Amino acid sequence: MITISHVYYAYETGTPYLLRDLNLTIHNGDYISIVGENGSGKSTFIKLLLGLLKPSRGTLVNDFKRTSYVPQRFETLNRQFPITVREVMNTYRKVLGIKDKEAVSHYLGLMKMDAYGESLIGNLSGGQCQKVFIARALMAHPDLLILDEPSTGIDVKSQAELYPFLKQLNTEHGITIVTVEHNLRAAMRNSQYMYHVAGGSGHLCSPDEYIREYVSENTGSESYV
Ligand SMILES: Nc1ncnc2c1ncn2[C@@H]1O[C@H](COP(=O)(O)OP(=O)(O)OP(=O)(O)O)[C@@H](O)[C@H]1O
Repeated sequence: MITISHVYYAYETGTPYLLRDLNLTIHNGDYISIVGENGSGKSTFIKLLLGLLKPSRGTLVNDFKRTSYVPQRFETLNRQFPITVREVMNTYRKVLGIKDKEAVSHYLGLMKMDAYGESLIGNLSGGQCQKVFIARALMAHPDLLILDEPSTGIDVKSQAELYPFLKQLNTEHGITIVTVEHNLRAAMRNSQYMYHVAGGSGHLCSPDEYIREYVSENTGSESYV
């Protein structure tokens, strides 16, 4: 469970808060999509969840045992660095203290990326790279998986595989999922809740409520969902 109570955040002291008075409980087994306009603070919010940023005010308590993070594509990747997919996975396996070398093939296989083990990571397409990041995150056996826009750069066919897979991780393996999501159709299908970040505030609602209250109101239509 993560308990967020009256959390405020500003990148620089003395500047206006980017996020104000956030209150949210993330329960074990939840699937929550964080939605909102560009620049509203969604990535900042997940960095707070991850403990990469500390609230300026308020408290955030994360009781999950193992939190894995799939960053936005290329955010953490030096594409010039000559390292293969298998080496990336193996390095992380060692960091995690997993002795079984087969774990690398297993998790690459899960994401249908086993054929790319010897490819240089910098030569992969965006979507392929994203799948490697997800395989890497799953190797940690997370009870909480946090993703930042997982479908960025992933083609429609791969998205059609990715989202049911994420849903399966949630429903069958009990992994709690929190994801920043611009793909509203996927968010509608997969999530129990949407967390709408707007004007510095956060509002938890059902996917239906989100479409009714925000999307239809702003676009006059649901046609693009
Ligand atoms: N390290 C930083 N220092 C100062 N300001 C930052 C920093 N990172 C982000 N910001 C600012 O905080 C605001 C929110 O950024 P954030 O990346 O959290 O938004 P977002 O909702 O995830 O956007 P998008 O949908 O475009 O990814 C933006 O105005 C951004 O410029």
